[in-house]
Amino acid sequence: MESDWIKKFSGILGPMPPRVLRGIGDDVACLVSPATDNLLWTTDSQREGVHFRWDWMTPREVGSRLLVVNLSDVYVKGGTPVSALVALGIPKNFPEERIFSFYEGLADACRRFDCPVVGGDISRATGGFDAVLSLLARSPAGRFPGRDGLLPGDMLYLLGRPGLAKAGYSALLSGLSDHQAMAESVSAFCRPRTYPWFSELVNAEDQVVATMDTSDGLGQAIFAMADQSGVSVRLDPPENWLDHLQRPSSLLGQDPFGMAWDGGEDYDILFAVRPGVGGDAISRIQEQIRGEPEKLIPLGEVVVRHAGDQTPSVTMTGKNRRQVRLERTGFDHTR
Ligand SMILES: Nc1ncnc2c1ncn2[C@@H]1O[C@H](COP(=O)(O)OP(=O)(O)O)[C@@H](O)[C@H]1O
Ligand SMILES: Cc1ncc(C[n+]2csc(CCOP(=O)(O)OP(=O)(O)O)c2C)c(N)n1
Ligand SMILES: [Mg+2]
Repeated sequence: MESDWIKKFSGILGPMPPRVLRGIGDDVACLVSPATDNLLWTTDSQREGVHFRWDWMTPREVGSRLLVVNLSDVYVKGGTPVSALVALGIPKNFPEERIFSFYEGLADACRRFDCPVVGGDISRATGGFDAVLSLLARSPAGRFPGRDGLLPGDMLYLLGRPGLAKAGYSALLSGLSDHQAMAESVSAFCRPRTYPWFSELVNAEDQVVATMDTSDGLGQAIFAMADQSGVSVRLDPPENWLDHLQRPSSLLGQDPFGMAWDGGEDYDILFAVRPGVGGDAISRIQEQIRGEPEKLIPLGEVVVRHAGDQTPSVTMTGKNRRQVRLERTGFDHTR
């Protein structure tokens, strides 16, 4: 029965933090209002056949992934999670234990990132399983590093390992996922990580002027930012910036640049630093990622958009230092 499931979910989630005055079980959740902060509010889903397959991910991984893909958007904007709502679509005759395992994965992630699920919805799905999470967060008033924040002269960076999730996805599709050299890629795809400390950093460092996560691919993210900021971009990454894709790409027979540019689901962080604004953003990030310094990639520079250009030009230094024009490719649910 639906009410039994809800009680079971409530038990799996465990006790709520004091900011939750009323959680699961009433008509609405009731939360203590964060006094002077801004509220951030976002939603993202995990759908069977679209975001995952049950033969690729455990139910626990799907549950955790649902929270992490939402947290990713919040942390890049300087947010701290407040709470979440989860709407489930469940196919007829769906195995109950799978739903509870999904919830256990979700609950683990909720505890790890201090983000309680305070309510949700259950309805029958006519297709596959789907779960939609809506995440409420807070951030300091007066601070919002928008996608439209770029100015010519800003330096673009990426934090993460672009293309690794695509490598994992391709390995799962082609039956190569058990190969030792694919372990890191499969993990990046099934168990994306996120960076809570980046949120604090964004709020402490005015130098970081624009941020975005790379859920739909690095290319989509760069174009989205440049488009919304009215600028163009000139990329000149270090020669070794895709070294982490060498083994996976050769096993899969794919082009490493394509994997990084339009693969998607890396949940890396694209951000811009403005020279001339005081601060310590880059050395603080280096400190956070010591041991894996290659995770911070200087991508290039924001440049003036040519008068009359409706869309950004994004170029990258190619052979003989010539600038090659890049296309806006990447994941798109409408295609
Ligand atoms: N169905 C929708 N109705 C209204 N706004 C939407 C819808 N889908 C996406 N958006 C908005 O479009 C923007 C980009 O969405 P999306 O590409 O999904 O971002 P993200 O990659 O951060 O999840 C966000 O502001 C999002 O809230
Ligand atoms: C079964 C399956 N097919 C294809 C993909 C690839 N894929 C699905 S959604 C997506 C992009 C990211 O998801 P989205 O819902 O667009 O996240 P958002 O940008 O809204 O945060 C990618 C690359 C996948 N993960 N699983
Ligand atoms: Mg989205």
